[in-house]
Amino acid sequence: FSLRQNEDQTSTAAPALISTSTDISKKLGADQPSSGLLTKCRPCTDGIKCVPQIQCPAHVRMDSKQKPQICDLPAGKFGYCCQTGQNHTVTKNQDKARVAQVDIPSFLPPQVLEEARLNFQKLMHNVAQIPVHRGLPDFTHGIVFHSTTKDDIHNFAVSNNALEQVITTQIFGKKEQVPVDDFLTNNVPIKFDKTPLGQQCRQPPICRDVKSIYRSHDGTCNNPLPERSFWGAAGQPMERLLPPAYEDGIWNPRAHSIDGSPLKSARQISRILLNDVNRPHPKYNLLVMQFGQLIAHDISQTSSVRLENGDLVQCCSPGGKVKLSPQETHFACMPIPVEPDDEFYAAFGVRCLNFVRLSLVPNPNCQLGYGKQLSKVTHFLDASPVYGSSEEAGRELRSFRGGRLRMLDDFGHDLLPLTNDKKACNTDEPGKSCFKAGDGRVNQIISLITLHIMFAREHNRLAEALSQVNPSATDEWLYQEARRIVIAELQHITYNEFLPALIGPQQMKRFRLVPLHQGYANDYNVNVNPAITNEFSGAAYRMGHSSVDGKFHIEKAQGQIDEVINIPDVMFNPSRMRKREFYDDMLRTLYTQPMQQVDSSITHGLSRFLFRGDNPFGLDLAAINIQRGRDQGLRCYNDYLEVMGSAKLHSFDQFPSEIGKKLAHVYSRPEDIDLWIGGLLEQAVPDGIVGITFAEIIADQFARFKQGDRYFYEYDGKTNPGAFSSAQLQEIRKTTLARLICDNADGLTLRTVPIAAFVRPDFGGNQLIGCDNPSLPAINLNAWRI
Ligand code: HEM
Ligand SMILES: [Ca+2]
Repeated sequence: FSLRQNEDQTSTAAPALISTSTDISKKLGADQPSSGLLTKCRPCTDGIKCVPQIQCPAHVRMDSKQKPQICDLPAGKFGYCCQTGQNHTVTKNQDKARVAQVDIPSFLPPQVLEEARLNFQKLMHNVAQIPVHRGLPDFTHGIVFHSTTKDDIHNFAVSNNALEQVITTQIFGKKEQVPVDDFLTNNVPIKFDKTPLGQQCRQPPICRDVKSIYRSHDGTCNNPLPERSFWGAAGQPMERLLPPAYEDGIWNPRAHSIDGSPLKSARQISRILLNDVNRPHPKYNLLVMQFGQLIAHDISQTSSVRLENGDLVQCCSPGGKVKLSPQETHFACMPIPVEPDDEFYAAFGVRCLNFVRLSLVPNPNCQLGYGKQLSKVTHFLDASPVYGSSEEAGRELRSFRGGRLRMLDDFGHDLLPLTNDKKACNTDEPGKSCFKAGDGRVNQIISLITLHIMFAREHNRLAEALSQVNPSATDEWLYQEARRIVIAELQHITYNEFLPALIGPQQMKRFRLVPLHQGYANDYNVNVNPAITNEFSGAAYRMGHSSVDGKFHIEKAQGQIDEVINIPDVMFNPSRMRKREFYDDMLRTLYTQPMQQVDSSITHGLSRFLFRGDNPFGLDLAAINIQRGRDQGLRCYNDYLEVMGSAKLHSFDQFPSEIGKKLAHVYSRPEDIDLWIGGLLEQAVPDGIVGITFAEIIADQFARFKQGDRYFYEYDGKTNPGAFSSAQLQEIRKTTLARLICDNADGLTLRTVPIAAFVRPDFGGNQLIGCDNPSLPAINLNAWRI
């Protein structure tokens, strides 16, 4: 399904969301409004960059006369000469702010603090302590997806502090009648710092060595300015493109249509709109899906609110029969109702799906404001699934010999080490061994484990080769250099092969994401916060869930299917990996089997049977995604069309009729459509996989990772204290995913690869070639000789 075609090929807009380039130029006063052809705009003044509109999000809150000057971007598009930067709040419109705050006290009255404290205590204690039981899909979801065991105690304290701050802010807002908009735009300049609630406000770490050659494991000290040394580090808040859609401006999720009626249940939207249809992608294979998930885990992991004893929160009665009574319900509960006529869950008597809200972190500047979600892993694209997101996690993975990572030698082939964490696979079954990696979600699906193994093997292969070039090198040097190269390889594959496939060549150019062929890039910007945006992790990048196929067709010989695996059977069940040929077989399957198109279809493996284990039914990931978007305060789809410069939707008739009808059934108004849903319904951008809205949100995110990461592999010594020499960088640029697959295969059933590894080998001109083919050059490590 796709939105109706738009004839204007030059527009950045989604089809049918008409906003032509010339329209914009007329509206905003380009130099020479013209005859309908593209107009040439004035260049931005010195020091100001021309950026796509989504990278200048404050413009949506400006009056039209205040909007920034438009300018030309590569690929024939317009952008803005942006002065507000990535800050989504407007600073220009000060008059409004002053009027709004006329009567607000400039400090936090002690009685508000006291009332909030009592309220919070009550909320924490007066809830039913009904933990989620082991063995249930919910348990796996809560434990593995939203926690990393080690630092839970610390996170718990921080999260409680942030929740109490939010509750205090809510009480203050109500008492003082602060306009919702003032919270949304961070316009309440009152601080917690001199109150007991200020304890957890962030103290910047002392970065002993901002010139460190190697990036830290936890992401601290990347930005050289002391007050920004936390930017992008593990545990830090996510950013936003637009202010949150909280109904009270603080933390209450969007629950109503713009016409005031309640929004429909996320499960109802999922089951009516998103069916399970087999639509193989004509060009791309499942490696896109799998590599995509690996980097999702590199850059984002949220955490959910817990009971006081650290257990998971349950919002439904046993078996999901009903939602708990208000007296028993934890304040972080947002259970998903299931209708009695649900074609799947009704058979099991399920009327309630558990859903617990994400935990929060205090505002970094200690100011009263809306709830801020965090990522537990380093936001940077830094191979944290391989090396962990803390120094301690990193050490646990090392062998401290020859720079190598610990591996399990499984009869001569290297697998990841086994974990002794009983919760890692949600089972006590003896012999069901699960793996340990830098990311706790590694066992989630067996194809993900395959890529984890591939990168860990690559690290050890490089460490070994580096020691051949430098026989006297220490373990530390070998480890750090191999890590630096693996991170560079991961970044190069992402920007050179993966992103162009995902978001299309035009977005690559407009957002300046194309890697150079030679020389150093010069895009570092000390003002860019590399943090993940809520829009990216809560919606746009979850496009990957639509690309998952419910089955793996494992082929032994070409065209000969050996085994068909249903994906719920290989979630948290990696035992097949111990079979001698499985690693090779799985990799071959990933590059041979098509990915599913990103559209309104989601496999039942995810929307009915997620983490089923031994249970007859599982969770619905699609419903979780919709609910998560509301939990994270994502605004409706229309608002993101606006921030891109596209026209908003005003009628369900703008969709193909069948989809339009379904939408009208689950939404009162087009203005209510959730971002994840709206994005999935768009037609893919030219030569890309996702529609324009997701493409822009993803492009913006990867621009942040490039401009906001001092250690990005393409930067020279002026920016990056650990820069590669130009000879080394030229070697890194030879990296391809195909080469990586070949170099780390067992060579049992895999001896060939498609040269463009993300493209199906049956797609014209991309047939399989031998791993020894000279068109797959290897990195020459002589450039690392010291
Ligand atoms: C077998 C495949 C997959 C399964 C079973 C799976 C499952 C999940 C689950 C359970 C969550 C947490 C949902 C929540 O509570 O909000 C999640 C989050 C997420 N997934 Fe997937 N996923 C899969 C593949 C993918 C792929 C292919 C991508 C992207 C290309 C992706 C991107 C994400 C992102 C960005 C998040 C949010 C992470 C966070 O910030 O916590 N996933 N996924
Ligand atoms: Ca990371």
